[in-house]
Amino acid sequence: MGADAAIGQIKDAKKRYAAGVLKYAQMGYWDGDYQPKDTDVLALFRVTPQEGVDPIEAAAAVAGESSTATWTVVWTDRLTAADMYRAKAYKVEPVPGQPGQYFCWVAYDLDLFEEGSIANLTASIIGNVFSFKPLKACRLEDMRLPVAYVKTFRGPPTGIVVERERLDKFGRPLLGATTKPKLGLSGKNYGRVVYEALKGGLDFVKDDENINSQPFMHWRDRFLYCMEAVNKAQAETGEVKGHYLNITAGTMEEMYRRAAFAKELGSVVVMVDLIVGWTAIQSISNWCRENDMLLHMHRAGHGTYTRQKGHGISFRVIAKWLRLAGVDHLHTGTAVGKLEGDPMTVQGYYNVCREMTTKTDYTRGLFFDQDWAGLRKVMPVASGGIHAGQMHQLIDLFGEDVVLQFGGGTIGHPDGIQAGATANRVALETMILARNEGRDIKNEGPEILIEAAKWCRPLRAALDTWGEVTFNYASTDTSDFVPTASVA
Ligand SMILES: O=C(COP(=O)(O)O)[C@H](O)[C@H](O)COP(=O)(O)O
Ligand SMILES: [Mg+2]
Repeated sequence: MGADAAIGQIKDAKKRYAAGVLKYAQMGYWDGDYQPKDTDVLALFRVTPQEGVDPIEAAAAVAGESSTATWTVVWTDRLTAADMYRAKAYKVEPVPGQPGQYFCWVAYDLDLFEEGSIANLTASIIGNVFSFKPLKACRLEDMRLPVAYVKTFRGPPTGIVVERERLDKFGRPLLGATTKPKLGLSGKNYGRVVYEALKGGLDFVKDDENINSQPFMHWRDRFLYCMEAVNKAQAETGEVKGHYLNITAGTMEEMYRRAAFAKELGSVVVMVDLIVGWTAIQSISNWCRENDMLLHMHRAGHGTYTRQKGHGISFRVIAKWLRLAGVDHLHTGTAVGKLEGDPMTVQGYYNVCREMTTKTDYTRGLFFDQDWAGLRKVMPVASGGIHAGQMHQLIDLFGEDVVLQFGGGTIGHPDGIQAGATANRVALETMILARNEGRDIKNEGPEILIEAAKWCRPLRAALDTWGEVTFNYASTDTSDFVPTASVA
């Protein structure tokens, strides 16, 4: 790999601690023989060193700047258990097919982190390194959180099992829709959209990421009209219904105020956007736990740093942090819809949300085994440019513990919103029945939908309107890793 394997920590204390500048590897942030401990936090970075920067030195710099190091030797290291506190880069591999990029594995001692704080974890792991000049680019690809650390987080307040019990819905994906247009409706018109969609057969409707409290509809109006719609639809259908009331606001105090009003009105769920920040997410998660409320997480903003393979953070890492922080629903992509999502990579995110132990699976971008230590499971949400004609693909890709959300694909139906919802519900139940009867839904799906459309006019109209709509663009975020003997 063109790396200078001879570089390593200077052991002679006089030389090591003489004032001046050393390479990070010489300061002890590279140890090719290091065997990670079960209690270590592990991180995998994709690093693109500047021309002439040795990949091992680049990896050591990442370990250094994300743990204890600065650019020069400081004697004050000697007042600490520096050998233990230094993170150690312990493996570097070229990224297959991506010249100039290297996968770098780094181990961190557990004592570097405060318990139960994503803010603290992220301040270290992504604090400095992403703007470090000797690196052209850097991406955090994956992390392994040790059980001892996972246990310091409370995780999802509700989880998939309890959510299904509260909603009394089993054996099929849940159905939702994002209200459209996302901005501009008055409270009464907005509530009408919610009612029609729920009455037509959806389980949930949701606020979009950017609806908060604007001049055209203040938040209390939205909450009142939405809950009127939920209550009416529940009474008429005999099913539990919900509307994700977006409580995202400018301050934590205001978020609590909106959450309390949602509870007072009988909502089963509140929603926040990812952009509220880690501490706000953990706080509102605690509130949801105390108040028997589902917490829906809309990952607004993530594409600014998750989408490009060269620089940023993989969404699988964000999903891991969110499971620790404690959300019940998480937008994880659709693979087939309008937004970025390589099918295998997206399935990797679903595994992070739903498994008790996430197994290493390089083709899905999962580089480590991750034991979730009993943390509850997050319900993944597939949302963004999907329609009833893709039902077989969605169920085949994601199974049944998922919310399938059709915004435009409900509200844009030619016969109205109720018809749009009915089309989705019929497509869903037909496909689940076919799957349960042992049919090969992946291949027979289109045929199964056409058969069902013979007795369901709304489904017929949905297929006629959107059946041919696909979003076939190349994914930017695919797995690049082909394991070599040293890793497998
Ligand atoms: O508005 C929508 C979807 O509307 P529609 O169903 O009309 O396309 C959501 O904001 C995205 O699904 C979020 O995407 P992601 O889940 O990828 O964060
Ligand atoms: Mg949106």
